[in-house]
Amino acid sequence: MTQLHIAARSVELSALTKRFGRTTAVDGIDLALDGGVVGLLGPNGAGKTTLLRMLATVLAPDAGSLRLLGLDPARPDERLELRRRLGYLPQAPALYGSFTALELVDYVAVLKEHTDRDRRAQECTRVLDLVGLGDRRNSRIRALSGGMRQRVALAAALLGSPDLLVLDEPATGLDPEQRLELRSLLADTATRGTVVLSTHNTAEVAALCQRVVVVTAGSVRFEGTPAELRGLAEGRVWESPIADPRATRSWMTADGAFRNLGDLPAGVAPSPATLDDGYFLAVRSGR
Ligand SMILES: Nc1ncnc2c1ncn2[C@@H]1O[C@H](COP(=O)(O)OP(=O)(O)OP(=O)(O)O)[C@@H](O)[C@H]1O
Repeated sequence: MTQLHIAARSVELSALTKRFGRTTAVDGIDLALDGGVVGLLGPNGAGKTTLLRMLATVLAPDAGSLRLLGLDPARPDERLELRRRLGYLPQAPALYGSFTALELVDYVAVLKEHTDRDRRAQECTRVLDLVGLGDRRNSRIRALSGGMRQRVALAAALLGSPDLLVLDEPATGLDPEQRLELRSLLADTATRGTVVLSTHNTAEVAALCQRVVVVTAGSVRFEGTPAELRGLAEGRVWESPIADPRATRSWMTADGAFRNLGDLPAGVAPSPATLDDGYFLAVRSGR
């Protein structure tokens, strides 16, 4: 008889919940992700960082369960293995200013138990080269620009080619060229594992993500491909010289015309929808 192997998903969340006092930051999220780059979109305070911190095992849920790479982070033995196979870039990484870029990355490598000294040195050099900081490896963190510091933290997250890479607004502070580099770096990582990132930039999602999850008030409002998110707004967008009062939302565009979102009025021709339009609709559906 053929043995049926069902591979563990990279991320499996069931009724995942996290509260801070009276605030429910993550409110019973069910989600299964496996492979590729997944973009997490949502307004300020939606719960993205809280969710990512739980995926990175730095925060434990109050209720519900999560399995990451088939492992249970609540179990100390499984958590250790998981942390070796996980990379995390926090939202505002606190870096020791007096360390050099190399010392900082090496320190994280030690914490991740890369015990072989020579291999650790090679790995640190590799990840610093990957983020384009090979020539600044001996610069002190405090002497680096904001974007370079972000790249040092990214290098630390890439140590050991993680199977699950969790990135909180990774493009913050990067210039356009560095953003392009980041995209190819993450696309490459996603060929071997799963990348989950938060962003406020729908263009980033369109360029990089195979899947997108829209979160508001701690709940998932949409999960699907970027094309499906855009599709939500297809036939629900139109332009006009002044804001149309029939729209649920209107805003002025760069050319001075108004873009309207809502039920298309009779006799009005729809405009092609964008990912932003789909995002606005997904966010509003939760209100
Ligand atoms: N450590 C904490 N203590 C108390 N409240 C918190 C804490 N962390 C988050 N919160 C609250 O939980 C909610 C979700 O916050 P979170 O940082 O996860 O949102 P976010 O989607 O990442 O926001 P942003 O886009 O602004 O980064 C917010 O209401 C926030 O104030």
